[in-house]
Amino acid sequence: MSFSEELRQANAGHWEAATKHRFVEEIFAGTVPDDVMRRYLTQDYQFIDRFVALLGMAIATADRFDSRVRFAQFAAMITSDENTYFLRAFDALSVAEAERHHPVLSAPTAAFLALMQEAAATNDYANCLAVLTVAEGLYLDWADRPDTTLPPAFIHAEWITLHNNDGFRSFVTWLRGELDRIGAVSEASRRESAAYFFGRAVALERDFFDHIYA
Ligand SMILES: Cc1ncc(CN)c(N)n1
Repeated sequence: MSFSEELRQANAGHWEAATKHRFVEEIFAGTVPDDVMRRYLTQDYQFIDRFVALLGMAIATADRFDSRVRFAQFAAMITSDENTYFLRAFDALSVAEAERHHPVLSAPTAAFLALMQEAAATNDYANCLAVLTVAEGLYLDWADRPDTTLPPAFIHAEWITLHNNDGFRSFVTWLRGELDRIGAVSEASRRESAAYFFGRAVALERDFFDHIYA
């Protein structure tokens, strides 16, 4: 079994709970209440900020130029298409300026930011990759429902298509392969460390979905 699949299976409980979460069912149905969507997006905008910084660390620590290029291209997408989605969604949901940029951080958001910072601070590509593979792999897994029609409102539909389009699918496939490649050339302690970051990230993805309904 590949390293990435071994890690996903080791965290299957949280992984399944997140990918089949109430939020996922409601976003496909187009029924996420506006106050829940507002909470989700304002917290997630803070997540995205640190996430882009973690991408930067992956670019810095990768062992190959090809890998740096892949991450740089993905960072360009997040900071353009995904960023403008947030701004348009904030407008549609009438999110005030202060709430867009300085919301009170919830405990799961703060924990996720700390985890990404911790992974980056290890200066180890394997740990950065582990967290990035969870964040994008888990989102592809919930969003990839090829035979489902999209909900009418762009705030729901576009959040789905940002995470199930062909470019995103190919990036996640590459990410999983990259984690497998690095896992295969790493000693046990490095693999264990990556597994630790992977497991914490999966649990936090679940907490993040849970807390927006709390
Ligand atoms: C919490 C979280 N995890 C993952 C993603 C997908 N980029 C996200 N937007 N937010």
